[in-house]
Amino acid sequence: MTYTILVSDELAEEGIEILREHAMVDVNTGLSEDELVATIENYDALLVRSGTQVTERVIEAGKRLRFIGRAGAGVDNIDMNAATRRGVIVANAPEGNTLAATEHTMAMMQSLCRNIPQANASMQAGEWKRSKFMGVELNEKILGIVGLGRIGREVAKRASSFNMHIIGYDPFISPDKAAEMGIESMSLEALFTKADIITVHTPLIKETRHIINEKSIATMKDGVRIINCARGGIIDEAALAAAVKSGKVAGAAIDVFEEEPPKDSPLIGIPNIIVTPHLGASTVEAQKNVAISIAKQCLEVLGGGDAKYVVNAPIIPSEQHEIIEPYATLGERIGRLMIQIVDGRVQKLEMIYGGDLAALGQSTKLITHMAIKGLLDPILRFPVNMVNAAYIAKDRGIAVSETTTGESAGYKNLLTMKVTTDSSELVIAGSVLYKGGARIVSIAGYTMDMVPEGAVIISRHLDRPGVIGRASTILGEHQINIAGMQVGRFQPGEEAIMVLNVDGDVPEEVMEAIRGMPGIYSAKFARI
Ligand SMILES: NC(=O)c1ccc[n+]([C@@H]2O[C@H](COP(=O)([O-])OP(=O)(O)OC[C@H]3O[C@@H](n4cnc5c(N)ncnc54)[C@H](O)[C@@H]3O)[C@@H](O)[C@H]2O)c1
Ligand SMILES: O=C(O)[C@H](O)COP(=O)(O)O
Repeated sequence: MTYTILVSDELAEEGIEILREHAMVDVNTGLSEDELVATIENYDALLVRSGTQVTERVIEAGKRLRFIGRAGAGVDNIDMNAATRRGVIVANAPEGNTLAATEHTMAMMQSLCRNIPQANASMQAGEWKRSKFMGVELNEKILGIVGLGRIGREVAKRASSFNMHIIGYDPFISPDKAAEMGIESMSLEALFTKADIITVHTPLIKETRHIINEKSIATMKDGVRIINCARGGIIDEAALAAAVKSGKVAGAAIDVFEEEPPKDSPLIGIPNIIVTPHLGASTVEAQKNVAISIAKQCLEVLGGGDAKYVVNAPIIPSEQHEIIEPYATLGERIGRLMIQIVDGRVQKLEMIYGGDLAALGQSTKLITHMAIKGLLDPILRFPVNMVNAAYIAKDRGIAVSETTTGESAGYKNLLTMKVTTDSSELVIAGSVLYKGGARIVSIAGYTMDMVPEGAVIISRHLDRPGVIGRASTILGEHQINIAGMQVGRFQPGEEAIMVLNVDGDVPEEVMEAIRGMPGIYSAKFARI
C-alpha cells in the first residue's frame, strides 16, 4: 500500500526524497484553513513547519490522518487536544534546529548591543554617523536566560565565552544541574531585577504567555535589553514597545511574533527594536536535519512503528522497550478479555504494577494506555490507540489509576488489572514469563495458567460432578473443538471457574444452551 503525505510548508528536499521512496507526496504550501480542510481527507500524514495552523477543523476533516509531523521544535501551531482525541500521532524534530536558533540568538544579542542593523541601514542610505551608533559590550554583563532547555543551555555556553555572567530560570531544571552548566539558577523575579540582557527560550504555553509584561518590565534594570527568538506571545508586544519607546528598555531583538506574519505588531518601526521574520531555524543545515528527522518518523509511524519524538503519547526510554512492550500487549489483551466478560458499565480501571514493573516510573503509562485500548476498542465505533486512550477514558467518565507494589505473587513481574463497573468488579492478573511467553495467572482470584489469545468460554459454575462434562458435550454436538481447559475453585462443592479455549467462534444459541445447564451460574464467550 502506498501512503499519501501532504507537506504544507517548505521542507528541505532531503526529507521529501526520503518520503518519495515510500509514499505519494504532495507539496502544497500557503494553503488557507478552508483549502486545507477541503484537501486533508486524502492524506495519511501532514507535515508542517510553523507556517500552517493545524486547527481542530483540519484534524476533524482528516479522516485518514494518522500522523502530523512538525519539521522543527514548536508545536503550538497544532491543536494537540484535537489530534490526541482523534488518535493522530504528533511528532516534532526538536534537535535539528537547536544550534541554528542558538546562533541566531547570539547574532541578535550582538546586533542589539552594537546597533549593527541600524548602522548598516544608515550607511546604505549614504550616511556616516559613527557617534550615533555607540554600543555596549557583552563582557561582564549579566545574561538572564528564561528556559534552560536545548537552546537556552547552548546560548549559555556561547555567552560564557564572551565572559558574561549567566543567570537562569527554569522550574524543571534543578539548581545543581544549572550550576553544572555554569548557570546561577534563581527565581524569575530575581532574574528580572538582576539581568542586563534577558533572552527567553521556553515554549509558548499558558504559564509562559506574557511572562514579560508591563509589570515585570517595571522590575527590570533601566536600560535592560530583551531578546525573543522563542515564540511570539511570551512577551507582551504592546508593553515591550512602550518600554522601548520610554527608554526603560534600551532595545529589543525579536524573531517571533504573536501573529505571523505580523499585521500591526507594535514592535515594528521602532528604531531600537531589531526584527527578523522568524529566521531562527533558517539555516541550510537545520532545515536538512529537521526534514530528514520528520520524514523518517513519518514513515515509521505509517508503517506501524514508533516515532522518536512523539509529543502526544508516553515516551519510553530505549532501555525500557524490552520490558514494556510485552506488558503493553498483555495489558491490551487482558483489557479486551475483561470488557467481554465483566457485567455492567465500566466506571474504574486500576492498574497495579508489581515486581520490577514497579520501578519503571512514567513508562508504565504506555501499558496503561494499551490496557485502556483493549478495554474500549471492542465497544467503540472509532479506533482507540495509545495516543487517545487516556483522553477517551476520561471523556467517558472512566477513572484510571496506576499504583505500584513490591508484591508479585512469586512472579518477577505482575500486572494486575481491576475493573469496577456499576454492578460488579473483576480482577485479572498476568505476567510475561522468561523468554516472552505471556500468561494470565489469575482471574477473579482463581489461579490460572492461560495463554491470552484466541477464543475462550469462561463460566462460573457449581463445583459438582457432571457440569464440565455436559458443557463439553454441548460443544461437541455443535462441532466446536476444545483446545484447552482449566478449572479453578476455592473450596470443593462451591463456586468454581472454567476456562475453555475453543477453536473458532461459539454461536449465541450454543452459549445459551450452556448457560441453561443446571449448575452453571454464568458463561461468556470472548475473543482475545
Ligand atoms: N525562532 C526559531 O526559529 C526557533 C527555532 C527553534 C526553536 N524555537 C523555539 O524556542 C523555544 C525553546 O526551544 P528548545 O528546543 O530549547 O525547547 P526545550 O523544550 O528543549 O526547552 C524549553 C525549556 O523551557 C522550560 N520551561 C517550560 N516552562 C517554563 C516556564 N514556565 N518558565 C521557564 N522555563 C520553562 C522547560 O523546562 C525547558 O527546559 C521553543 O519555543 C521553540 O519553539 C524557535
Ligand atoms: O519551533 C521551531 O522549530 C522554530 O520556530 C522554527 O520554525 P520554522 O520551522 O517555521 O522555521
